[in-house]
Amino acid sequence: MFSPQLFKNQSVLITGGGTGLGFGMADRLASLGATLHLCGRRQEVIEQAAHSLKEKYPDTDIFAHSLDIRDADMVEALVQKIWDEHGGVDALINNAAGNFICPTEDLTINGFKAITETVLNGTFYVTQAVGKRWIESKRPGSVLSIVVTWVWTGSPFVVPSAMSKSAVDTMTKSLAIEWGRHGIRFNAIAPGVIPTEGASARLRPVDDNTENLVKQNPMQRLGQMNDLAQLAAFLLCPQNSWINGQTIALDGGDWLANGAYFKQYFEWSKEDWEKAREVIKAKTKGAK
Ligand SMILES: CCCCCCCCC/C=C/C(=O)SCCNC(=O)CCNC(=O)[C@H](O)C(C)(C)COP(=O)(O)OP(=O)(O)OC[C@H]1O[C@@H](n2cnc3c(N)ncnc32)[C@H](O)[C@@H]1OP(=O)(O)O
Ligand SMILES: NC(=O)C1=CN([C@@H]2O[C@H](COP(=O)(O)OP(=O)(O)OC[C@H]3O[C@@H](n4cnc5c(N)ncnc54)[C@H](OP(=O)(O)O)[C@@H]3O)[C@@H](O)[C@H]2O)C=CC1
Repeated sequence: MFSPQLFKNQSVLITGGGTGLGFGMADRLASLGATLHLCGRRQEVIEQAAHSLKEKYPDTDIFAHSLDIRDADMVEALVQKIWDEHGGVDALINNAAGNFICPTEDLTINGFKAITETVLNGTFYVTQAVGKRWIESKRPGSVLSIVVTWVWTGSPFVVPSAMSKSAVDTMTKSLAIEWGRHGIRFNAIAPGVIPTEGASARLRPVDDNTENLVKQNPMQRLGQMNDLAQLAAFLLCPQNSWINGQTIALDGGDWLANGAYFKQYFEWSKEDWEKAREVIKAKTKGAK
């Protein structure tokens, strides 16, 4: 579908690029010749990801950076370093996120902040740090943000994520208008369920419900990494320079047919929620 050197001379920063969907998009962009900057909090995870892509695509430059996007000073310092040492980037994928299911009445303020400060604040910090350098140097750029279909439906049991992803969707539209005159494009993809370790551990901790999810999907399947990687490459490639301000659902039509996720959790008792919380926290601790 794409010419193999489509992203030659293009450099892309991918937040959360060491795992799951971020890594899937990194793999595809590296296969198309892009230089990549991957970042995430866990140094060894991000380094391992960069190393494995470098082995697969030896002609490609791939750099790993440890970064917590909730820390605005750290974001600024890393983006400056990428500009000073590598000449900056041409595109940004806002992919990093945090999430877990929890009845909203039981959320602590720290739980709320763990998610909103990552998804909303962190996404803004990175976008602004990159965008202002593009504007300053009159360099065109492209930002792709990974949101979720609950920007249209809302979603029970993941309210901090739903609120924050809606904000990212709104940022996409707003900056598409404000920064279009600088040659900077903003688009977003709203995927349905594409199974990853990180999302499954925190959103489907005790029963993955896969059979029902497949059955209810109009296309009778879940998403695959390649579905997302293809669309990301399409939206980012400089030839598509008139696509701006769009959020595209990538879910086989699921949200049109079924609306919000997680309705099965209305059946859960207090004990079910306690068990889920324990399982999620244990899995998160294991990943740290
Ligand atoms: C079916 C269809 C599918 C359909 C699914 C299809 C749609 C999928 C959409 C996907 C969206 C995603 O974003 S999926 C992305 C999933 N990946 C991730 O989340 C990776 C990153 N996540 C993380 O690191 C952690 O989960 C996270 C908690 C967010 C941040 O970690 P931190 O170390 O910063 O935070 P911690 O110190 O551990 O915790 C901070 C506070 O949060 C609370 N907390 C943590 N886990 C909690 C829990 N389970 N329940 C209540 N509260 C919790 C803690 O008790 C703390 O509060 P106090 O006790 O008060 O101090
Ligand atoms: N999988 C799915 O079905 C769907 C996923 N999405 C979205 O796709 C994106 C990727 O999710 P997925 O791949 O499933 O899950 P992952 O858990 O694999 O990805 C989340 C990534 O974000 C990084 N991250 C988390 N917090 C921070 C932080 N504070 N600073 C820097 N990096 C951080 C994590 O690395 P580290 O922990 O090392 O920091 C990790 O690499 C998210 O935006 C999610 O909302 C949307 C719809 C469906």
